[in-house]
Amino acid sequence: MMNDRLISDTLRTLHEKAEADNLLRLEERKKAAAVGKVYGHRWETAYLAVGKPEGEFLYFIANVSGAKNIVEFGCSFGISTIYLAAAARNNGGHVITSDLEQNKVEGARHNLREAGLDNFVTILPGDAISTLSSIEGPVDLLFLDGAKELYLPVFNMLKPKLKRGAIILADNADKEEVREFNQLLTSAPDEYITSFLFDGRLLAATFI
Ligand SMILES: C[S@@+](CC[C@H](N)C(=O)[O-])C[C@H]1O[C@@H](n2cnc3c(N)ncnc32)[C@H](O)[C@@H]1O
Repeated sequence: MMNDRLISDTLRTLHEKAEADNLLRLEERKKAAAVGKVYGHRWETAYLAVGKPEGEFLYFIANVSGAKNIVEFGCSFGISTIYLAAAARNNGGHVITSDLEQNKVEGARHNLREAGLDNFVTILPGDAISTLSSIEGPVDLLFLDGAKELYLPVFNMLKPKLKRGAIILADNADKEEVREFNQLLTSAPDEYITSFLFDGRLLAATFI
């Protein structure tokens, strides 16, 4: 993929913007704490994106598995989506993703066009609980990276559409809000083989 100039240039710029946004929000959080205020994310502008190593892992795993029907919950400005779409293009497949924020949907569409990958992605604007309810299976790879408290309901909704051998990936797997979702997978070793990668941040499982 890194041989593709459009993709690597777009990703470099986006990772830089995401990092700058992280630093800005860190500063704002510190300032808010100093005056006893509770800091709230600006959801419509925050990237909250996967880092480059996780992104490259998404690309790697989607490639080696030959995933064609890829579904993502939460695209933000499209960084993770670019990694998944690059693999979908290689595999003759497609990504369906969703985001609640219209501004991010437009940003992701723009960034996918810049990367030359817009023909390999459909972005459904709105709440994934309704937008992803209509997707057709069998799903080869599911990536969860939207609101953490919705991992479990989104997963339960999509489980009947997962093919046997499907790959399930979830970012922020080290957060308290996703404990129940993690437990669902780890407590059923006959159904799922589950690992925690990147210091526990990424859950990677197979539906057996
Ligand atoms: C962590 S960010 C996604 C980052 C993205 N996967 C990346 O790596 O570039 C989470 C995103 O989920 C979106 N989101 C939160 N709740 C949602 C919902 N119910 N339906 C769809 N998107 C949602 C947020 O707007 C936010 O952009």
